[in-house]
Amino acid sequence: MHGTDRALFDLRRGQPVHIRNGRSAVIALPVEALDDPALAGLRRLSDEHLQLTLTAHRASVLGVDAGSADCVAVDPGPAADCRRLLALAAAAGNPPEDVPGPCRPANTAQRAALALARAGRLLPAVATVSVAARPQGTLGRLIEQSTMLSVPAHSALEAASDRGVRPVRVSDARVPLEGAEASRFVLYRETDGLLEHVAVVIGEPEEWPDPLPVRLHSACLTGDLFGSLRCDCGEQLRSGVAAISRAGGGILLYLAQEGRGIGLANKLRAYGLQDDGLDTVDADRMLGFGEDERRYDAAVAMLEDLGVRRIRLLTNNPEKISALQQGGIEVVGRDALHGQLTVHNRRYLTAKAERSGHWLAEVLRTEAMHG
Ligand SMILES: Nc1nc2c(ncn2[C@@H]2O[C@H](COP(=O)(O)OP(=O)(O)OP(=O)(O)O)[C@@H](O)[C@H]2O)c(=O)[nH]1
Ligand SMILES: [Zn+2]
Repeated sequence: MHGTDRALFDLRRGQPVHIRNGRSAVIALPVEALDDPALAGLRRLSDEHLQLTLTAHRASVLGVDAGSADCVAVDPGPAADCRRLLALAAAAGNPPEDVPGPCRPANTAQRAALALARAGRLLPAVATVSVAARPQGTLGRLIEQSTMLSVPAHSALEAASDRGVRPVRVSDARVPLEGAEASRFVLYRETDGLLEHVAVVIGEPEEWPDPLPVRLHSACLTGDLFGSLRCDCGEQLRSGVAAISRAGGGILLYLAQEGRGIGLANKLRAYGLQDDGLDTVDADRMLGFGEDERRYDAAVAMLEDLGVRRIRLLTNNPEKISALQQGGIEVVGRDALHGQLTVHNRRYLTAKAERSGHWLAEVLRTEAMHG
């Protein structure tokens, strides 16, 4: 697993990684890290055409039939430069210029490369060239000297799908909050070192009500910290803390799931697509993601570590309730948590209600007052 964690960081740094499966292998680079010299360097490593691995979601946006495959490899053509690859990976509107060449289900090494890019919160689009599993010459030397990392595809796939299940308690401190003075922050770090989550423990556990008020709050830098009007997150965060405190204590889990798990870079890309007319769900799809990429294994593990089994959840999102229940947490009730409706977030909240089934009808009935 160690090697694959390092591979993920190398891809994030724009370093190529050798991913092998049996006797075949690919050298992979994320599309968002490509410039033309890097692309030319990648092409020089193989006699075969460079391929672009995309999710089936993205393939369908490009008018490519992915069949039953969840990711595909397409041939962008020998003249494709990095702008064209980026357009194939992320541009909105009609497919850029023309549909890319032959398409087939991605092979195991390409799937592994895509899985690592996703786990690293990169745009899910990877350029690959085929090489030998044990290459000779310069490439062989680079791998031998560990200048280029080589990882088995199956462990990359396993590591990428297994992320987020083992958060470990690292440190904690008293952090009095406005409206919830008796609060402690408990930091958890996932074992691969990539993500950190915080449990905000409010009130005195000996005096906690049963069932315990709990909020799972996914990180939103723009809303939580800067009060962005595009979403309701900042208000939900503050009113969540206040509601838990008023109820006699409980827990807010602040989860490193920026942008519903696609990361801030991709959320900002998605905002650009929303400004071009897409709603929040279609914008994520356009980039190759599903409607919601979040998993709640880390939340379940943190609640277990904190000794919590019976809760009332502060949420409008039915998915959070079922994920916790599936994880063995007893959710005996739900409390709504609404922010203000504004002209800036009306479309976002409407899409959450209509596309993702969030319980927001009540707030959408009010008139937009702000913005
Ligand atoms: N991809 C994407 N993420 C967004 C967008 N707007 C907000 N987010 C993210 O959506 C998440 C919202 O988190 P939460 O408020 O905890 O979750 P929720 O699904 O709305 O559920 P409740 O608030 O519990 O009802 C945060 O991670 C935000 O960063 C958007 O347009 N696109
Ligand atoms: Zn937000």
